Parts: sequence; C-alpha cells; structure tokens
Amino acid sequence: MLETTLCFPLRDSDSNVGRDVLLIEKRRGLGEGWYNGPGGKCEPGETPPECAIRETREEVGLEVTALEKAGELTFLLDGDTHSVCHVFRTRSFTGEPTASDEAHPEWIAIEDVPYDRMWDDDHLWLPGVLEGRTVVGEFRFEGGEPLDEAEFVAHDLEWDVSV
Ligand SMILES: COc1nc(N)nc2c1ncn2[C@H]1C[C@H](O)[C@@H](COP(=O)(O)OP(=O)(O)OP(=O)(O)O)O1
Repeated sequence: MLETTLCFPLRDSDSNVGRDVLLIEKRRGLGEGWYNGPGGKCEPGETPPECAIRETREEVGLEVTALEKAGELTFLLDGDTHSVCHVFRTRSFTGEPTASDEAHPEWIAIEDVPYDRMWDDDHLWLPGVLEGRTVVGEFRFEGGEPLDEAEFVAHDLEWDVSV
C-alpha cells in the first residue's frame, strides 16, 4: 500500500492577529500546479514522521524538529485503496522557506487558503486540521489513473479521534 505524508508548518502572522500556514505550489508529480502542504511518498523502511521531515527539508528547506499528527486520510480510486496519507502539523522548525524543483513555498493566512486551487477534498478536512483538530477520513474518487484527473465522488469523516 502506498503511504504518503503532508506537513503543515504554522506560525503566528506578522500582524499578530492570526496564523499563517506554509503551503507549496507543486511544480511536478501528483497535484502539479495546485497548492498543498509539503509532503510525498514514504520511502521503503521510512516511518511517516521521518518522511514528512525529509520531504519538508527537500521541498522547502525547513528543518522540522517536532511534529504533531493531525490526520489519516485514505484515498480510494475506483473502489481500491490508492494511498493512505499521514497528515502532520508543526510549529517547531528552523530555516527559511526556499523554492526547489518540486515546490514553490508561500506563507498564507489561514483565512486566505486557496481551496479553489487545491485538491477537491481539501476544503473538507484542512480547515479543521489548521484549527488544531484531528481527523480520520476516507475519500472516494472515480475515473481511473492518475488520481488528480479522477472525479471526487464521496467521503466519510470522523473528527477529534485518536490518530
Ligand atoms: C486526493 O487528495 C489529496 N489531497 C491532498 N491535499 N494531497 C494529496 C491528495 N492525494 C495525494 N496527495 C499528496 C500526498 C503526497 O504529499 C503527495 C504525493 O505526491 P507525489 O506522488 O508527487 O509524491 P512525491 O514523493 O513528492 O514524488 P516524487 O516521486 O517525485 O518524489 O500528494
């Protein structure tokens, strides 16, 4: 089974009236051209936290020092499990976001997250994750590979559960 990760770095905003999340505009691979958190596929023998830390370093140059698990999302394509995505938040990191071949990073105020330029399922679970909640979700897509060209058709969500 394909395991993947997403990592959402958070900071207090410059104006101190809210919070920002670091999103990337993805430059290649699944979801190219859309906004997302840094993340990617787990390598053989790698745990999800190790993957989230490595992908965040490779994609945007931040060194994450602690993670909080925020969710576990199962994506189904035509009835079969396509991937399970482990979602993390972090406020513990060093460095400044830097663009890479894979990702263009951008601090965005939480109320301005561009859900119209993200995966169709994200508006259902990401707002709660950015508020500090935990979520377990299942999202069904239909139409064949690749997943980012399939149609999002249904979902189930459970909030504030152990992840
Ligand atoms: C279906 O809904 C999804 N929503 C969100 N927000 N993110 C998703 C969704 N489906 C997949 N993803 C994320 C999970 C991973 O972070 C990436 C996987 O992308 P990719 O296959 O390009 O993985 P990489 O390891 O970065 O690719 P390389 O093999 O090029 O290193 O998408």
